[in-house]
Amino acid sequence: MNAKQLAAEQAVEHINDGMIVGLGTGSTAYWAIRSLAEKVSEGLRIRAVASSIQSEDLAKQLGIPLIPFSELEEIDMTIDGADEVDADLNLIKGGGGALLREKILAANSKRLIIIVDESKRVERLGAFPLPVEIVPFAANLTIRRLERLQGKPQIRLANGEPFITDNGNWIADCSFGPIADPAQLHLQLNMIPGVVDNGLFVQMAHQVVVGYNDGTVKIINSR
Ligand SMILES: O=C[C@H](O)[C@H](O)[C@H](O)COP(=O)(O)O
Repeated sequence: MNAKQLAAEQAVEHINDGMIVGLGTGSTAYWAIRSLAEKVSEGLRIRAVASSIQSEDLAKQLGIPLIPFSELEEIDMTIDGADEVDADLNLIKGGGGALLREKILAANSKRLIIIVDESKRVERLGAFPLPVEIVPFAANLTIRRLERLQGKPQIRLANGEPFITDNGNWIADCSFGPIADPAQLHLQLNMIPGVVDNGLFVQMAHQVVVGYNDGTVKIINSR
C-alpha cells in the first residue's frame, strides 16, 4: 500500500453511520473515496458532498450517495489532501484547482481531516506556489495587485489556455517564498477585489494523517 493510501484508509476509519461526509480532491483524496465506497458497499450508511466535479464523478461511479451543496446545513467530517502542511497544521491547497469548494466544505465541517504523504510536511509554507482563484474578466487588474504583493503570479494553463476551475474562474499560482504569517497573507489576498479565494487554509484542519513510505502512519492533532 502506498503512503497516500495508508493515510486515506486510516482517516476513513473515523466515518460512522449517518454522517454527512465532505469528499476532497486529488490523488490522496482519491484513495479516501475508494476506501469509503468499499465501506458503503459493505453497508455503511452515509451521504457525501464532493469538492470537485472530478471527485463527484468518481463517487458516483463507485456508488457513494451524494447530496448537492444546496441541500447542506453542516458536514460532519471532511477528508481532503493538501499540497503543504506546516507544524501548526496550516495548509496550502488548490494544486488541483479545487480550493474554493474545498474551503467551503472545510469551513462548514465539524471536523476536517487532512491526509498526506510525508513529502507534504514543511517547516514553513511557500515552496509550493500558492493557488489564488480569480475572476477572469478582471484578471489583468487582479494580477497587478498580486504583483504588488510580491506574489509573482502566473496564470495556470491547461493545453496552452487558462485553466478553468469548476466555478468558471482562473487560477493565479503565486510564489511568495517562505510565508512568515499565513493568516495575514490570507487576509491580504482575499481583500483584493477580483480574488475569489486563495489556497491558504489557516487553522482549519483538526487532524493531519501522514502516511510514510516505510508503511507507518502518524496522526497529528491540532492544538
Ligand atoms: O485542488 C486540489 C486539492 O487542494 C488537493 O487536495 C491538493 O492539491 C493535494 O492533491 P494531491 O493529494 O493530489 O497531492
